[in-house]
Amino acid sequence: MSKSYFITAIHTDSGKTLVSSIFTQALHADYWKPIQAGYPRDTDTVMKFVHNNKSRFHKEAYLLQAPMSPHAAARLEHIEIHLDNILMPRTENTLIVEGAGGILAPISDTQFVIDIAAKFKLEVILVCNIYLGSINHSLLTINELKRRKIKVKGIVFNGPENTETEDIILKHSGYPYLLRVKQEKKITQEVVNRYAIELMSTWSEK
Ligand SMILES: Nc1ncnc2c1ncn2[C@@H]1O[C@H](COP(=O)(O)OP(=O)(O)OP(=O)(O)O)[C@@H](O)[C@H]1O
Ligand SMILES: C[C@H](N)[C@H](N)CCCCCC(=O)O
Ligand SMILES: [Mg+2]
Repeated sequence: MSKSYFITAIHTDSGKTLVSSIFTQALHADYWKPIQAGYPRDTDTVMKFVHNNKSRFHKEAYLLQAPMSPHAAARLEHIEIHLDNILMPRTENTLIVEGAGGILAPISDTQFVIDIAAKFKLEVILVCNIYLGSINHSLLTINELKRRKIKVKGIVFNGPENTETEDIILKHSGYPYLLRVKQEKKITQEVVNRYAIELMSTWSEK
């Protein structure tokens, strides 16, 4: 069975879909967003940026209308999200799985987005943004991942380069640095492909 990775972040709007596009293109992987709350669909965004003849894009387990926390968006539609109803797509390919919001975004009154990674024993790729306050947000997320004994492949920094912020997060986490995505004027297929090539220059499945 090939590897699967869970892309999560310290927040919503952190760049998970952008980073998922980069990893999907780099690894010619399949992509899956188990829970989508609000539009545009992240899957449509990734399909716009990823072009190779191997990647497949799998259907969400829950496609919710409201751009809200998944637990609330589901309640608006009089449904409840159950982890048991979230089944891994059938594929022999590497799979990039994107969360929703941060790791403790609720999917129901009792479970969280990170429980999806735990259920399928997915290795996490953590997107840490660079802004004043993001060290605290990153270390809070990292401490919770450690407490839950979630395996982490490494960190992708997203935002303007700040070595003080990045170094202290890497030091306290002990996680490997994977990539830095700068603030880009516009996200295009070319930008995604450029980062995919950069990622592959140091990537190792081990
Ligand atoms: N480094 C960057 N440069 C330019 N734009 C960026 C960058 N990172 C993210 N964005 C933009 O910020 C917005 C939010 O990013 P994205 O949709 O990837 O967040 P997300 O973490 O996937 O959010 P969600 O929790 O809803 O899935 C998008 O319009 C995206 O293109
Ligand atoms: C709607 C948004 N774009 C994401 N899909 C879901 C964000 C969940 C946030 C939950 C919270 O308040 O932490
Ligand atoms: Mg997204």
